[in-house]
Amino acid sequence: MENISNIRYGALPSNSPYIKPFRMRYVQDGITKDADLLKVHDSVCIIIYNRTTKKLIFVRQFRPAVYYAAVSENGSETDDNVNSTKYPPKLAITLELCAGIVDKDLPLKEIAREEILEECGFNISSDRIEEVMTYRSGVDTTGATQTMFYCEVTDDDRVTAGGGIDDEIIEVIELPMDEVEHMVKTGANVVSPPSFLLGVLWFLSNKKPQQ
Ligand SMILES: Nc1ncnc2c1ncn2[C@@H]1O[C@H](COP(=O)(O)OP(=O)(O)O[C@H]2O[C@H](CO)[C@@H](O)[C@H](O)[C@H]2O)[C@@H](O)[C@H]1O
Repeated sequence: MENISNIRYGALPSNSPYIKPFRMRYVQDGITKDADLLKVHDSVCIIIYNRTTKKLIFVRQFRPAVYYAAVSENGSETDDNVNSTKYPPKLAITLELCAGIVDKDLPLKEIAREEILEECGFNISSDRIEEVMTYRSGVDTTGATQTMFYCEVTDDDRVTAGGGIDDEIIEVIELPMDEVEHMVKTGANVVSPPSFLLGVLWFLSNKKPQQ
């Protein structure tokens, strides 16, 4: 996963299937304003609790956007062929909820079910998946919706090791309660998106098993 090389930056082609940049002009209280926006897919994410191991299940992957941000914090953002000894790719290996974009005409719960299988390797029916909440995953450049789900699995539900489909490289990781609690304490600094933190906090408030 950390074997990253030959980094190059380039302009975004206009036919990207993932991102469409555009400008919205509008008038607010008589003042004309421009907003530079990105059209992106809506998404789902899933908090997964393994009742057999009593651990939460997450995914880890190399995220180019995080790598770019980590490198540019140090002033080398437009350099091609980034020095991966100076900036090790592990800077951008994230810890996330299982998640996926909504790029199919299927019920959101079904898309969540597919992601649980593809990324984490658990084959469960969609009636075991509980809808938690829907929110805007961004409010500045995108206003896309993300719907969060929760499910409980057991080791008996595991049918593959997970890891994603096609050329995805995803590591499945199970973490015990004390470790995840640590990640949402004051002063935490995690390489994770807000959905991870929200999901962990929701779990600890609503589902944390009694010791
Ligand atoms: N911008 C991009 N450029 C190139 N290829 C891209 C791309 N976006 C997606 N892809 C491709 O599409 C595949 C599937 O992506 P997923 O559905 O797993 O969403 P992703 O995990 O990126 O984001 C999910 O997880 C993150 C973090 O948890 C959420 O923020 C997000 O909304 C949710 O969809 C990726 O493996 C990649 O090949």
